[in-house]
Amino acid sequence: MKIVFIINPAAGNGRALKRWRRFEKTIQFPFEQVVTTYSGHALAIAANYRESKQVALLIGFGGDGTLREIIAGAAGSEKLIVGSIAAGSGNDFGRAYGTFTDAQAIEQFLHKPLPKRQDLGEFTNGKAFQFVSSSGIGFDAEISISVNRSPLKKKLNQLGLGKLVYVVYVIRTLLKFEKFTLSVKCDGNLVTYKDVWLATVNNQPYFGGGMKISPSSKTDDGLLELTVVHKISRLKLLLVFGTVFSGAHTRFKEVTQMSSTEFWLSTEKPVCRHVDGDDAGMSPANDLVSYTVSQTDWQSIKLTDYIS
Ligand SMILES: Nc1ncnc2c1ncn2[C@@H]1O[C@H](COP(=O)(O)OP(=O)(O)OP(=O)(O)O)[C@@H](O)[C@H]1O
Repeated sequence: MKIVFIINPAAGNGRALKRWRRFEKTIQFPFEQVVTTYSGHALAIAANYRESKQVALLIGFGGDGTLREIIAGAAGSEKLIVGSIAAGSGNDFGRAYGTFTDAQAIEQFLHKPLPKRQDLGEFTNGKAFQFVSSSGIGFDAEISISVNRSPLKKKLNQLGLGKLVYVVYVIRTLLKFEKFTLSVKCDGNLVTYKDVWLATVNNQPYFGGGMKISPSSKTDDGLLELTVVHKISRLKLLLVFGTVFSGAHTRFKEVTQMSSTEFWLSTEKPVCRHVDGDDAGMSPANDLVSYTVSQTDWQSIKLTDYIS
């Protein structure tokens, strides 16, 4: 099996390359390495390996954005397996799919390589966009996009206070966010929600660096989960947000969750959208956007003792 490390030097606030230089010295098996030079490069690199005759393990050395790109490039291939070494700032991918802890863990995998097929989410709005972990609109999207753009993120991460930047933007967004009306079509039923803060579709439980927003999501069950937070005061939303890390927010009546193979969402005005925590433009007003499990799946490492 060919082993390829795909390193995003921009991940982890620019610290990933330094970490990689230390890590590569510990590797005792043959490998290839490619350092990404632009956003979207990891997708192109992974797609190139589709032509390879040999089975290849593509290991993303980065965060959730890097892994989404690699999976988008590798999806559907029988020969490509995707693994990760968490070197980003949020690393929700690792929480759900596991990450290699060190080079020995990769060697153990090579002795007994067990891949596992995983679902891929997809939303279609004229064009199809795939997501590995989640895609959402509203409050959470506005926060994650503001955090990603924030100069404060880099500064606080350098001080080891990365989580604080979320708190700052949660409060800021809480004060200025304008709620919206959302229509959801699911399993033949159409329901309209007023005063909506957010709607997020998940393939795995975590979002935003460890928030367990969709506790019942499973990565390989052929289903997606929709969470809608609506009709809640600013103060109570703050309280609910505090419970997301444990998944206890699902007990609040203002949090509605459902599971299906397909959801159709429509908003009465344009709303901020994220894909796996990255900016995905605005969800347009009055368009029906479908969220489904993609026909294409991908292969991860099977969770066993060799990964955390
Ligand atoms: N050479 C590069 N220069 C600038 N950006 C890059 C480069 N290579 C990749 N990228 C982009 O960097 C972005 C951030 O990467 P990634 O999400 O992996 O790290 P992170 O934001 O630190 O981690 P997380 O998403 O887990 O919080 C990705 O959207 C990717 O497209």
